[in-house]
Amino acid sequence: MLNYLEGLNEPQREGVVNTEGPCMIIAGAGSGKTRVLTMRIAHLIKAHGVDPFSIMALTFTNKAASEMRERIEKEVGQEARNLWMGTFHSIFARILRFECDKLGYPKDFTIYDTDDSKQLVKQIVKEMGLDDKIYKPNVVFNRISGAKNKLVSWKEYISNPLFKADDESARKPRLGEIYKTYVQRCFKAGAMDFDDLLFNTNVLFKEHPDVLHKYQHRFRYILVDEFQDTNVSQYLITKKLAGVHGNICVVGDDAQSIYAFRGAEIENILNFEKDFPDLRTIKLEQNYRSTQHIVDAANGIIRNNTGQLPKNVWTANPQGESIELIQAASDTEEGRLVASAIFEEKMRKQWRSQDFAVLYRTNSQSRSLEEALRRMNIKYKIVGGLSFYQRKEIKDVLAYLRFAINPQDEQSFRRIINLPKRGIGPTSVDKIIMAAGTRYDGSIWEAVCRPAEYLPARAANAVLGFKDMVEAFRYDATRKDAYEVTRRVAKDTGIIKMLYEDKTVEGLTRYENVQELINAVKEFTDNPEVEDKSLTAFLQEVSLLTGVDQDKDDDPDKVTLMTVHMAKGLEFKHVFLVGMEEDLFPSQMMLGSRKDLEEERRLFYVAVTRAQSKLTLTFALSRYRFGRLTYGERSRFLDEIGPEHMNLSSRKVHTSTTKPASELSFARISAPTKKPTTLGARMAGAKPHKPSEGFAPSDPSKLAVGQKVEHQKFGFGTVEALDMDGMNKRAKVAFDKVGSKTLLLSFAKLRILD
Ligand SMILES: Nc1ncnc2c1ncn2[C@@H]1O[C@H](COP(=O)(O)OP(=O)(O)OP(=O)(O)O)[C@@H](O)[C@H]1O
Ligand SMILES: [Mg+2]
Repeated sequence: MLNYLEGLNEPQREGVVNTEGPCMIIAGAGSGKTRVLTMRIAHLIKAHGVDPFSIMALTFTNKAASEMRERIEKEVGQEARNLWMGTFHSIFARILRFECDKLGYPKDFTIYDTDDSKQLVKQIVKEMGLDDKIYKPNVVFNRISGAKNKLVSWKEYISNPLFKADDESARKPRLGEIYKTYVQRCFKAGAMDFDDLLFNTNVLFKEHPDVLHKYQHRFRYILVDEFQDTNVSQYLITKKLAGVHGNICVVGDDAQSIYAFRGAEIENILNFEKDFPDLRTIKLEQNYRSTQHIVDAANGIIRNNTGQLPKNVWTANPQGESIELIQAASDTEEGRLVASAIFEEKMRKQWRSQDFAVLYRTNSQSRSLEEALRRMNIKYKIVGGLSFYQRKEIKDVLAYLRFAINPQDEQSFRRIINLPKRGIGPTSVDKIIMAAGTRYDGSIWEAVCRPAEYLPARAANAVLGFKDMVEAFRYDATRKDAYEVTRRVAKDTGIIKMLYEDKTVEGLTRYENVQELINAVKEFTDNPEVEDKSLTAFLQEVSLLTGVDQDKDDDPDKVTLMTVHMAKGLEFKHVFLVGMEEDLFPSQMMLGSRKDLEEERRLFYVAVTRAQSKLTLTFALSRYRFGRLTYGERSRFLDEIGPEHMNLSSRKVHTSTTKPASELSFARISAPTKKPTTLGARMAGAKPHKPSEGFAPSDPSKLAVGQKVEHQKFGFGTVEALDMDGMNKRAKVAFDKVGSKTLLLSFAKLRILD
């Protein structure tokens, strides 16, 4: 048998070897859907000699595509590079590059990102003389995007009385016209936005049957992963492409559909059965990813939804550790408990940072986690986003704060002078900087105070308005604490209002982030250990915290932080899911209807099923929200996990001086399966190495890579790597008897052998 088939169970193999005709696999998390899809492609190439150029595989993220490609390359070699594999957007952008002249676009058409698109909408709204408080660019853009994803052209939009009635009741009767102008302007500029990549592919296939025909013949095999999250536009494209050969294989899980808010249609699963009547459906029921505790808990959770397709997911994996529930007093403590737990588990199980992921419902929750991880010197990366203090809206507010303290700071000045817009364009900004240099001895502040001397009246007035505002901040900064000043800055500049009014998903995220910054400052000023509560002290704290730029470090061994949405399809040995509180998860905004609550529950199911070996859920009894300490209630979702699968943890925050935590880690290395109760019992489980006579530990700073060492318990070994940065200095030692271990040098007694 071909060896890649050996690693598959019977239904999986059926999904791999039956390559002809339509096929659908709707199955629970971790049952090997992605694996089947991957092996099916390998099998097509290897066993059937199919040309990779004629296989199209659509994934949800680029990362998923490259992982799949790598896996296939292992089986079939370099040929794998010729597969048409990627996200819907990337694959169809590629096809449009070849064919767009038929739609009247230049070959090298530009792709507008969301910012470009919104900018254009804004401009159109202005040109049409409309109020941009009613026709907010974000809202208008989202409306256009929604229409395109449902394949509604501007012509259909304008002529459909339903849309008109909708827009009129939303006091936006001219949306259709904006849509039309927007499309025409993009076209004139030779540009497509993200939605156009799918919309125009549909137009292309509809209006140019010869082109459709060509691609229908070229792509003999079409495969789609995460099928439950495709929208109408994506579904139609794949359906059409499969029109000739009919070899289409889709895999997904209705219980993991989490993008309804972006137009994903779970109905595609039901339509698929109608559109391809001779469909082969395959059930996968065995979960290979997770322990029994996790699989059972996940089954219990999803059972609370009414609409899911029935599934029977089981696993032959060991029972594993029960799900750990951590209760924290505050969100700060929650962050610290998670960081300590990661630190301890790494030591105890000899796992790497990359084995851990921390998942949260909203982006702004990353702040307390990032701070805690930085304090413990644990490297992390944020997938699908920036670190908290790198986010635009946070940098904007910080720039105001910095400028209030130091009005010579040109970088901050440039960032904020026209934010929010106050009619000071780039030319005026250059003039201010120039005037500072030539007239006022390099003082930007001086130039800001006397704009009438070198700027035309209108611009000068706007600058004076800015000056008055900043002056008030400066005055406050000398007599009030950091919290008072920050709150005032967020409010008086109009930043918070601007973000609050933007009701899109992105706008809401930015609003929450700024609120979270205010929370951070409040926490700082409320902290009894902090003596100096001034803005200067806070800003210093932030720069110390963010000094080391983790984003640029390309070491792959990092803890992953991300939102649950980003985690779809991935797996980690140990998953932490934080913020399990009412109004946070389930999110406050999703409590309005059963339908929303069920989508939220599917999201919870996705989160839980990312864990392979261990799952830790955490919640905080209090957290700062909108600058105020609020008391939270544990999430209703926690009650959906059977008590037999979960236990309350007694973890403590670990600091570098709490010796027992670390001793525990070493004792457990030797007796990983036992749960020792006392230190004595733990030590009994370990078989100590009999140290040489007169064992005297050496000075750890003398250690070097390649050196032979002796450890009191593990015996002889060679130093493989050293990490001497920060407070948790450690050494990786390859021991002759017990293999590789990472040791904390503050506790491990190592003797250098010369
Ligand atoms: N027959 C098998 N034998 C051993 N391991 C398997 C088998 N099938 C799948 N696995 C492993 O189980 C894990 C889950 O598989 P996979 O990611 O393909 O599941 P999935 O159904 O796509 O999950 P999700 O719904 O989360 O996307 C992977 O680590 C995979 O390698
Ligand atoms: Mg998958």
